[in-house]
Amino acid sequence: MTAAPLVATRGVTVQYGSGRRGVVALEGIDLEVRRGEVLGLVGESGSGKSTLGAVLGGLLAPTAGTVTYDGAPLLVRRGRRSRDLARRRQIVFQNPRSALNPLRTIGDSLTEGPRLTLGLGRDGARERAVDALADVGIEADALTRYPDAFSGGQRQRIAIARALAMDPEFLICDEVVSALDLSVQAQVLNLLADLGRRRQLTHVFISHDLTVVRHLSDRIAVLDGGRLVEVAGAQQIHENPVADVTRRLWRAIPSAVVGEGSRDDRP
Ligand SMILES: Nc1ncnc2c1ncn2[C@@H]1O[C@H](COP(=O)(O)OP(=O)(O)OP(=O)(O)O)[C@@H](O)[C@H]1O
Repeated sequence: MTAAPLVATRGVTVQYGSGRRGVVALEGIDLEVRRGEVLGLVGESGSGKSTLGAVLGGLLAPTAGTVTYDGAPLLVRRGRRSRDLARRRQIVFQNPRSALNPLRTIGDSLTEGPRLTLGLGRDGARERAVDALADVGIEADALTRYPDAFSGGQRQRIAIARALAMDPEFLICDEVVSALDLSVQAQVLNLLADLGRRRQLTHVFISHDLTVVRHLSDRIAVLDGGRLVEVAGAQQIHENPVADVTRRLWRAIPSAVVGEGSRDDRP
């Protein structure tokens, strides 16, 4: 990992709606995502995690502030650079049921991006899809099947494979294990850790669950009410959390799930 940021936000504010009904979802966010790191993004419900994920992924323009990707402004809507950026960053969302179109085969879903965005031919796109499926431990015969044929955990792997088929350098995972059983969560987390190392991904991993985030992250950023209240190494966040909300998030985790030590050593 090098210290150079791949993505950086300066004074990012996002307001949904306007006037009295407007909601300020993010306020004055200065954050750097370093090349090659796994940055965990945690916070309570409504703290702005998904909104920040969408901003970092270029899906949402901030109301104020700037986002740079590799040193240049992130939100470029047209032209070759925008297509290139769309390949380089991929977002995987929470719900494995709705992430994949139930009416399309896995093959259609996985080859669409490589064909339309990367301009690959049928065979090239298929090869990408097969490689990506292999990376997440799914056989190539999945290509002719529909999402219904797969379990929640398998579907989430396939959604990750769809992102990988674009050969991204930056991956944002937004609550990707929250809807899965605990044992399946562990499998998907191990898979993500392994993929991150093998593909040298820069990875923003969003979750409300600090144990899950700590398992995967090099550093952890904590949001509270749309503000960034703490950014530190994963170990430090575990052993010496500073912000009240970080302590609250640790306390919210049942001791049986914490794994190491007892709940008593939680701050
Ligand atoms: N499209 C939208 N229109 C209006 N308000 C929104 C919209 N999306 C999010 N919000 C509001 O912005 C704030 C931040 O929401 P966001 O989904 O980013 O938080 P979050 O931390 O990801 O929450 P959760 O963990 O519950 O998904 C919340 O108050 C939410 O109600």
